[in-house]
Amino acid sequence: MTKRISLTQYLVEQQREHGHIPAQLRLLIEVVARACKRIAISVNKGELGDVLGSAGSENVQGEVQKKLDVISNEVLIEANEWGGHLAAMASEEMDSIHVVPNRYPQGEFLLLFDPLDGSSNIDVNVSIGTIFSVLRKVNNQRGVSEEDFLQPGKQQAAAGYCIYGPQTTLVLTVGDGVAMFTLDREMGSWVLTQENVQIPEDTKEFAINMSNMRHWDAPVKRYIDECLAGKEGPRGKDFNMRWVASMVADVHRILTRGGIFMYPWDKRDPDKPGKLRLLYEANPMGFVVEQAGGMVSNGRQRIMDIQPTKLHERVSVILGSKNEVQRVHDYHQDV
Ligand SMILES: O=P(O)(O)OC[C@H]1O[C@](O)(COP(=O)(O)O)[C@@H](O)[C@@H]1O
Ligand SMILES: [Mg+2]
Ligand SMILES: [Mg+2]
Repeated sequence: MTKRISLTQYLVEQQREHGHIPAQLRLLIEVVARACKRIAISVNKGELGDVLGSAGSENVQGEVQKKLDVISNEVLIEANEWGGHLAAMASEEMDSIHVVPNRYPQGEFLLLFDPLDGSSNIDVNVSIGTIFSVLRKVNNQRGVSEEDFLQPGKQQAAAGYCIYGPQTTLVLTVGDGVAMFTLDREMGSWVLTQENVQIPEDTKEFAINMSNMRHWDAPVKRYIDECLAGKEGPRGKDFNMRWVASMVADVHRILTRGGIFMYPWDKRDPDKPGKLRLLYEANPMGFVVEQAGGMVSNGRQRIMDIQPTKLHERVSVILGSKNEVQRVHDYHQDV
């Protein structure tokens, strides 16, 4: 029988070999993974668990919250606030940060999350997920404020996501490559199923919401036009298109077989840098994709280098197979 490596064993061995996972970070990752298991149970229950449909409220970004957005947010907060590993949390679904209550010890890490990604897919039984990012609280003074969260993505200590699909898979980086763990539902444990995940450098598959085409900027239009021209066009090859509309699922496909994902700035709302959130979506996915040998850009710069100026900041996102992302990035420099 092949030996099964659990998430706990993986983290302990990483610590032993590389020494870069302090005990608080290990606990934090295990607690997030446990919370994801609870969310997975709710997702699986669907209608039977009364978790589908709208919660009848709006989040700080003016988006209608689904019941599962709210449930997942609560699960992550409850699971993480008492362990002594965190100072505070920030979420796409909360107006401001959630500081660990005084009755619990304060830890040295900050946790950020998109509790439920792909909200439009919840009710239609399509893959959705949870995205998380971990920062160190760099300011050693007592207390914690929103400023502590405004760190560029390259400072993340860990990041990852859990995808609730036909399988429930946890994808994790602690800055030393990317590992995937599949949930064994009968045993209730995370089992290491892939290590050193690598995104192929080239691809013939792109992911973008084509309904926004008329609003795109010239470099994005040029890139997609060239893909659509296929064998007869300047690229000399046919491309395929996939768009799940859950970032976790689109990124997971890219980690598995390559591809390029774009949610670029567009002219619908020119003052908005993009749709996706820098701290809860782009940075954690950026860390994972870069650790798997891919590239992540906003068209102008590496996303992980951006200095955030506010908690719910948005950003234009181009990520995936290195050579394709580099091409789109270069097209932006030509204009
Ligand atoms: O519906 P659109 O415009 O195609 O947007 C889809 C994108 O929006 C998102 O659903 C945004 O995330 P949330 O569901 O967490 O708000 C991404 O997962 C996805 O890539
Ligand atoms: Mg999201
Ligand atoms: Mg969300």
